[in-house]
Amino acid sequence: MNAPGIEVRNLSVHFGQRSLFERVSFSLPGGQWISLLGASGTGKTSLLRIIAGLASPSSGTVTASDGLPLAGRLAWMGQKDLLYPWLTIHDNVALGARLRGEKVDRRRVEALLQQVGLAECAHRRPASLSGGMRQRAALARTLYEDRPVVLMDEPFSALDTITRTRIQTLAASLLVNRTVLLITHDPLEACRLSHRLLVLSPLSGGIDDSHHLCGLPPRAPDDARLLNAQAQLLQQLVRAQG
Ligand SMILES: Nc1ncnc2c1ncn2[C@@H]1O[C@H](COP(=O)(O)OP(=O)(O)OP(=O)(O)O)[C@@H](O)[C@H]1O
Repeated sequence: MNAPGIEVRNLSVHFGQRSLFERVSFSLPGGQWISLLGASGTGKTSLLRIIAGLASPSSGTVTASDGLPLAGRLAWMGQKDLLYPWLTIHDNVALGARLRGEKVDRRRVEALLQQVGLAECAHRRPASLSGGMRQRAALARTLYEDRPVVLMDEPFSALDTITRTRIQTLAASLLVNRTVLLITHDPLEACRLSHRLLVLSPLSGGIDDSHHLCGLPPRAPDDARLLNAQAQLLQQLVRAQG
């Protein structure tokens, strides 16, 4: 998959008199996983929504590195699984195709459910699944869309530690070579999964990308370098809050 990078240039967002951030610029390399961190209220979701084209900035631009429009090349996965309770898991995975009036590729749905470990659950409704299973179904739905750019807003935050670690590993393998921007409050998750980190902070003039991660993701949970990176990131986040 040829996933484009994303160029964010001089982005400013104001809500009335209040400035959320001013002239923020950064680049997301194509095919890499980037995590976006920062204190609550610094504007991470607002930034993600602007990149997704769901909101407009006060000024500035978001473009794809290949010069083509980003619209139609993005998938979104949020904290809530947003599964339709009256549809089966199979039909939820194919929801995008159904809403667009396209023919559903049933084989592809089945293959994805197999990959996320839900092959046996295809005909069940979301209410009969655990939170971790529902998030895996949401991941399968995101993958069904097969978009080169995936924006994720704290998709794993409500899961218990073990389930979260498993689904992180699964997502890392299934989203390889896509351009992924993940909002997370979890330094360990960010350091495990990312090629690069971005910290949104008014104190650093917008974005701080100074944190360097060794090796390639996904990093093993018991990798000493991962634990060291996590500790450094935690300190950086504390400093960023002032
Ligand atoms: N449409 C809007 N109109 C006015 N204010 C808004 C709007 N959208 C967001 N805000 C405000 O902008 C600020 C940043 O919100 P945002 O959700 O982007 O932050 P965040 O960094 O994602 O926070 P969290 O980590 O808590 O999810 C908040 O104070 C929020 O109330």
